[in-house]
Amino acid sequence: MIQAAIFDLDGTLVDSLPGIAASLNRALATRGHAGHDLDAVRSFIGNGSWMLCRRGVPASFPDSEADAVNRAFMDDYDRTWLRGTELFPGITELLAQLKAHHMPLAVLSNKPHPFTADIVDSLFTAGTFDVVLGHREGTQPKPDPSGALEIANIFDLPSTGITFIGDSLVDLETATNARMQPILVSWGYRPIEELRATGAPLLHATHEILNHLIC
Ligand SMILES: O=C(O)COP(=O)(O)O
Repeated sequence: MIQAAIFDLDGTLVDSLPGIAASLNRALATRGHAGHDLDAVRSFIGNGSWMLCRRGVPASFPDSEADAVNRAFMDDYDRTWLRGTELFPGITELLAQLKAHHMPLAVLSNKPHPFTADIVDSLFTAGTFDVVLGHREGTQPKPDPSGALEIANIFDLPSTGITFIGDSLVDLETATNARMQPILVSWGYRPIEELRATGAPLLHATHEILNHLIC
């Protein structure tokens, strides 16, 4: 039986691609680099802001250039994310139903923690989530299980009783590494064939998540 749910943020709860792409492209422009279209930026998302920038900077440049672009990205995104970030359809209703069933809920994102917290505070009713964790300096990002296990510890539940819901292989690996029950969603940022090939439960609409969790 599933006793609690952890959600990924980007590509699972929120469609943040337009805001991320706009910020990344402005950050790249400040350093004289060409921008990328939405399809390319979609493929860069999933391993946090530094990797987003590393993937956006031409491979011939050293990591120090990704550092500089990441600083420009963080500064820009802090001021602009709200313009390009919205909930996916059905998310508000899904979370309300899960709350009505007294299910503890959490967010675990590789997005820097301050942005994760700001987005959750702005787009969700206060108290929707019991725990919200983005990527914090000095901690390992997903797929390392430490963040997921920290949430299990706060919930005081065995990780096997928790589902981890996300849109990418990073999320699936996180679930596996933490011994949680994975659910993949098909409306996020990874190609459906890639998700299907994993054999993990793959759901296509929020009402399917509700049916899966509340039997
Ligand atoms: O910022 C990222 O790269 C991904 O964020 P996510 O973990 O919420 O998908």
